[in-house]
Amino acid sequence: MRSLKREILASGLSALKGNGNIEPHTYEEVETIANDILEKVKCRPQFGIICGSGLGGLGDLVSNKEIIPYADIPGFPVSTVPGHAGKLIFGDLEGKKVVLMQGRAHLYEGYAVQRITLPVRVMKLMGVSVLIVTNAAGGINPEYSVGDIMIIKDHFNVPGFAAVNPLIGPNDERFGPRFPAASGAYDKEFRELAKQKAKELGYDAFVREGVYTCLGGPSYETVTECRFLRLVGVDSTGMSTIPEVLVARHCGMRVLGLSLITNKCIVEHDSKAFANHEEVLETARMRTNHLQALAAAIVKAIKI
Ligand SMILES: O=P(O)(O)O[C@@H]1C[C@H](O)[C@@H](CO)O1
Ligand code: HPA
Repeated sequence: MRSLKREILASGLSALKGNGNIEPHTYEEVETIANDILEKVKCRPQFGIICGSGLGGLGDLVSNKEIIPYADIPGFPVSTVPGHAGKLIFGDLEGKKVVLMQGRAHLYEGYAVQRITLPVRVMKLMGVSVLIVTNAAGGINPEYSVGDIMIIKDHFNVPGFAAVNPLIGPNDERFGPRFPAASGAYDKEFRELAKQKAKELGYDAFVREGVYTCLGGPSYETVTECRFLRLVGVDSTGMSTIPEVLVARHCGMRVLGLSLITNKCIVEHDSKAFANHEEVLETARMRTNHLQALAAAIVKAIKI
């Protein structure tokens, strides 16, 4: 066991090992990481929550907190971006046992896609069956306003067009099937529940349902890219989430996704406006209370 831990640490810089083939962490390695974490905390989580840019305030909702920094977990990718604290928080939320990721790692930070999704498999082997993913995103849909919350109903996997998919590489059936379906990834029942809770909270005016995409980042989209995304039916665009959702669905988790529209995408060539991370974090600060209330109401209502 001890040497396995050393190997996980040694492979910590990349999921790509020396022979050029893609070798994600093995089932045994993921199991070792999960068991190692569970030895450190009392909580046995059923819900996983991933917080997007500036949305780590969701962690304030958790009581009886037990906190582990990502840097203390072998193999975990460490977040390097403002608005991503890099802490794993265990505890109680609305009577449910949760593990919350305060921040995530992204492709543009230089991590392999298999590595940024490792935490999802670790969650699965810790007992998590429901994953709530959140992100900050630019509004592509012209009817969206800054501050809207979009319940994700589907995604458009742009990195997948270039064979960037976390499920590439050897498949271990203990995680899931070689060829998983990606349609229906965003649980219909959870989406209905989210809409119902939004209505009860009086959030109808700024809660939407739509299609999310991610590009690789870190540059924001060009005008032509935004126009293209609009044409194919995308409503919001970001730099994360899809790899996590693919891995979660592969291992049988049920998924709810929420995008906070932090900025409007630029669709005019001569526009003087520019997307920027300060605006993203500012909008996240403005909407954090609403997002917290919605997420808490949804967790409370989900029965597992
Ligand atoms: O982690 P998320 O997807 O919420 O972060 C978005 C995408 C980039 O990391 C950043 C750009 O402002 O926010
Ligand atoms: N584009 C990509 N990612 C983002 C954006 C955006 O406009 N806003 C927040 N994350």
